[in-house]
Amino acid sequence: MVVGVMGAMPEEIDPILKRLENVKKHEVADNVYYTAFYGSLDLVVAYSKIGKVFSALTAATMIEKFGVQKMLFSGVAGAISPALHIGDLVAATKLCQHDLDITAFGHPYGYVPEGKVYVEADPRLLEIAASVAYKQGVKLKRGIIATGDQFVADAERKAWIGQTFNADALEMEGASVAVVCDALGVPFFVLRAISDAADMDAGFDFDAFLQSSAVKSADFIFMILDEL
Ligand SMILES: Nc1ncnc2c(CN3C[C@H](CCSCCOCCO)[C@@H](O)C3)c[nH]c12
Repeated sequence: MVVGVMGAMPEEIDPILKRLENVKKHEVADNVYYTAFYGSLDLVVAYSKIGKVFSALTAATMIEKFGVQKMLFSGVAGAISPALHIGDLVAATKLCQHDLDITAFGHPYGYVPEGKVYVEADPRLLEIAASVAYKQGVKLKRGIIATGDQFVADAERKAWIGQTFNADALEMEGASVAVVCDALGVPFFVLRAISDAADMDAGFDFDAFLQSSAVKSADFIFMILDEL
């Protein structure tokens, strides 16, 4: 089975790549895709670069050019829910785009015609994640993740996103990966470890915790890969 493991930044996939052997590099569509065997799995690993457009391109390339059959996203996120603290893992039950706005025409935030506000993650992959978390004694929360093309470092913006979408965490790539995978019929799972609280300290906390939180997410991704 061909499994895609995506991140947005190098720091999010470095902890993945360093645990793989005989990694091959492929330059496709202005990006670098790494392939390697992991047990019985063929892995395709890449960071997309930041934001919804780059992550959509990488997800589509992984599926269309590399034949990815399941997509796992590993990375960091800003916390919205007060129950989420730096280092905590959160798996997306569904994802939305908080900066998609044609409300001037009476549509809800995050909605465009023929689209949907939320895209649901694969229940089977969520079930595997919950089972792995239980067996390994890892605290794994599940929640709604809101995606937008902005680094949120403002308590008011964060609160608006939380209230408008009932979101628990926010980032810049998950919902676009979800739309691509949903459209192309590929089960997907988005895992994030909290790096900051999307408030006035977010920039400082992000710099301080990006690496350690990215490792936490990557380590759990390997626990899921071991079950696939
Ligand atoms: N509060 C927050 N708001 C939005 N997203 C996040 C995320 C999740 N990822 C991290 C990264 C931030 C890109 S800006 C830093 C770029 O530095 C590059 C070096 O200058 C982007 O890929 C989204 C963590 N905290 C967030």
